[in-house]
Amino acid sequence: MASMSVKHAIAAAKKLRSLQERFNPGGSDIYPALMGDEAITALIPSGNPLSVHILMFTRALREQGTDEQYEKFGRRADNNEIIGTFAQTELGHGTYLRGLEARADYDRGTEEFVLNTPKLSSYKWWPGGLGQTCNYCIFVAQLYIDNEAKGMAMFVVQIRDEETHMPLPGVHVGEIGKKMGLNGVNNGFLGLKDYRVPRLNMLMRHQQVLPDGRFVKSPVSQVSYFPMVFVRCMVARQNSNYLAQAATIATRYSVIRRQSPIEEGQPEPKILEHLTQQMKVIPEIVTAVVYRLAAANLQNMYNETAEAVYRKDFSRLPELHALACILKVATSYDSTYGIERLRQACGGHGYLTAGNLGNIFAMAAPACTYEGENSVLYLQVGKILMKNWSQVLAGRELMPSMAYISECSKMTSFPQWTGSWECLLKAIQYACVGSIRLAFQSYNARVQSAQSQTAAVNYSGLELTKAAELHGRSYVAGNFYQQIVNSPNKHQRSPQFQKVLENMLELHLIQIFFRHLGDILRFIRITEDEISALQRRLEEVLKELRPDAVAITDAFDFNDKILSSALGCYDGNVYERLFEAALKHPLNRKSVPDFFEAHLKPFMKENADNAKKSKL
Ligand SMILES: CCCCCCCCCCCCCCCCCC(=O)SCCNC(=O)CCNC(=O)[C@H](O)C(C)(C)COP(=O)(O)OP(=O)(O)OC[C@H]1O[C@@H](n2cnc3c(N)ncnc32)[C@H](O)[C@@H]1OP(=O)(O)O
Ligand SMILES: Cc1cc2nc3c(=O)[nH]c(=O)nc-3n(C[C@H](O)[C@H](O)[C@H](O)COP(=O)(O)OP(=O)(O)OC[C@H]3O[C@@H](n4cnc5c(N)ncnc54)[C@H](O)[C@@H]3O)c2cc1C
Repeated sequence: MASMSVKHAIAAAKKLRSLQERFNPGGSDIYPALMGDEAITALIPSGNPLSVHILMFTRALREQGTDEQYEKFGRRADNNEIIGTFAQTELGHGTYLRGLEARADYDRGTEEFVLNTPKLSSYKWWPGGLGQTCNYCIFVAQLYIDNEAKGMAMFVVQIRDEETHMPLPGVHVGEIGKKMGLNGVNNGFLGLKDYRVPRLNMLMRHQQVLPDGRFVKSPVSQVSYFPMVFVRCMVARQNSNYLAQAATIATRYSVIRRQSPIEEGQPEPKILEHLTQQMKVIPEIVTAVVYRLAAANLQNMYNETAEAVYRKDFSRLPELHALACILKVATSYDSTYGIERLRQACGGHGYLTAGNLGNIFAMAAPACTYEGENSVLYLQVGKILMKNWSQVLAGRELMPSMAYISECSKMTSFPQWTGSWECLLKAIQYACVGSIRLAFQSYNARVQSAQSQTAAVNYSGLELTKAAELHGRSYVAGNFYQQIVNSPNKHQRSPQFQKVLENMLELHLIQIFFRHLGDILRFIRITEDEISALQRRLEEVLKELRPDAVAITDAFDFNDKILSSALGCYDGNVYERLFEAALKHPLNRKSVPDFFEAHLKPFMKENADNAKKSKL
């Protein structure tokens, strides 16, 4: 599996390189963006062993290295002359980066760093492609000068000979083992013992160790976390795509499969005519659209911020960090659970490998963990919300994506309920702000009662994550509302298209409202009649969107090769394709399987003989 993945990944890398040269010669940005394209990931169903090379190794060299370091390592990496990975996580630590145990001690006598993974728990563990594909890596370690810790730093480390691919002396490298999916990625382990690299192998754009051992601190220490911010943005985009793929498969299947007449004596309808089936499938289509738009916005913000960071302007980093965290979490959670709901919506056939929903799930699910475990990122956002609430209390302005928090904080009560889109959006935002206020009160009370800030975060964790989740909902719904209702492009849309978009907005807002009804009712009074009216609107909008479901998923524009699904093929020949896939199974190659003579026949015979004996 690993060798097939490497072969496909190399073919894809070559193709993309040529596209890069054609469309953006000399530039660097289009390449990773193309690599993130759904076509690439879908065509390598066991995962792309070059993902981390492209998404993190090359980027870190470009963004964290000096110009000289880029010339030495980065250009070769961009040309794929060397293949690397990002080796940060250890067997004992992934989340708590300040607890990483790998160390780099500066030896000013030789102007080298001595790299070590002193314990089993400090072995690097998980980096994509590290097991077998890579010959280089970025090794993240605690920097020590004269045995004094200086914080995390990144080192370019050659781990295999460029000619023979043999691990170099002092390097212990291998594959970590079979996983639930992504088995072509060859995630690896790495131990280093007294492994020396020249001083200029430490990436020094933002912090430096001078030849005499003097340490020049980065102006903003979090800039060393920047490679992770990029991948979080990519996860938001990629996981929205996985959800869109699963939604396309389930929608196409739901208009082919027929079950159970709705009226006695009528023919069996397509299963998508059943209201509960509509509720399983159509909201996932809409969620995929909503997240794709949010991820595109995030990508733009990343591009602008990355340019600024390169110029050493770090002012927008906190806002980008907060948004990248919240969208990474929202898209990975909602795609993972959404894909599973869609698989169930395909009944028994959804469980067949030929439907490809299992593999799409296996590709989407680990994003809840990698690049920052989701609860941990929620807590990051929770902490940022606490800081921003302090700003609100001090009457200061907030970052643009949190401006609604200031607005809602000024409201003494929720306005008259109208049920309009504005009202639904405001209700979600208002509940979010109420949750932030309560979380702040708990957090602050703990700090006032002499708990440390970190302990207060831990014990207010449930309220902080709730506030963060609602902030994610508020941001995503607000972004969608703006794009449908206030977009400057609105007037270029046909009335029919605008109506479909408005139906999607209606469904999204009502769905989020019901999902968070408990949270909303804590802060807003709504009558039973008002909630029932929304229930009727939900049923109505599902009915209205039903005829458009296939067209919307067709507009995602996934071809059959990408979907790789007997259930989701464009021509709708589901049963023929399921049969074709079944006939290709190795067990169908022979009419009588080998195990019959070897095991089954003797087993049955032995039972028959025993039965005969017991009758005698
Ligand atoms: C070929 C292509 C195919 C294509 C596919 C397409 C793409 C799809 C995606 C792809 C698949 C890729 C494969 C998977 C790759 C996975 C790679 C990894 O997992 S790699 C491993 C990933 N590993 C992880 O993700 C590890 C997760 N852990 C962490 O990130 C950190 O330990 C921490 C954030 C949890 C704590 O940090 P710590 O410093 O201990 O503590 P504090 O909390 O006290 O924060 C202090 C201050 O820093 C601030 N701040 C924090 N972060 C950032 C930031 N990023 N920026 C800016 N600021 C940040 C924070 O707000 C605070 O500010 P202030 O209050 O002072 O103002
Ligand atoms: C498919 C895959 C690919 C990966 N690729 C790479 C790679 O290329 N390079 C790389 O360096 N790493 C990689 N990783 C590792 C990944 O980044 C880590 O697994 C991730 O950061 C989570 O860390 P952890 O595994 O230590 O989880 P842990 O932190 O041990 O999490 C376990 C549980 O503890 C909880 N927890 C931990 N800390 C806190 C806290 N402060 N507060 C509350 N709860 C907490 C979590 O919420 C979770 O429920 C990959 C992982 C996977 C699954």
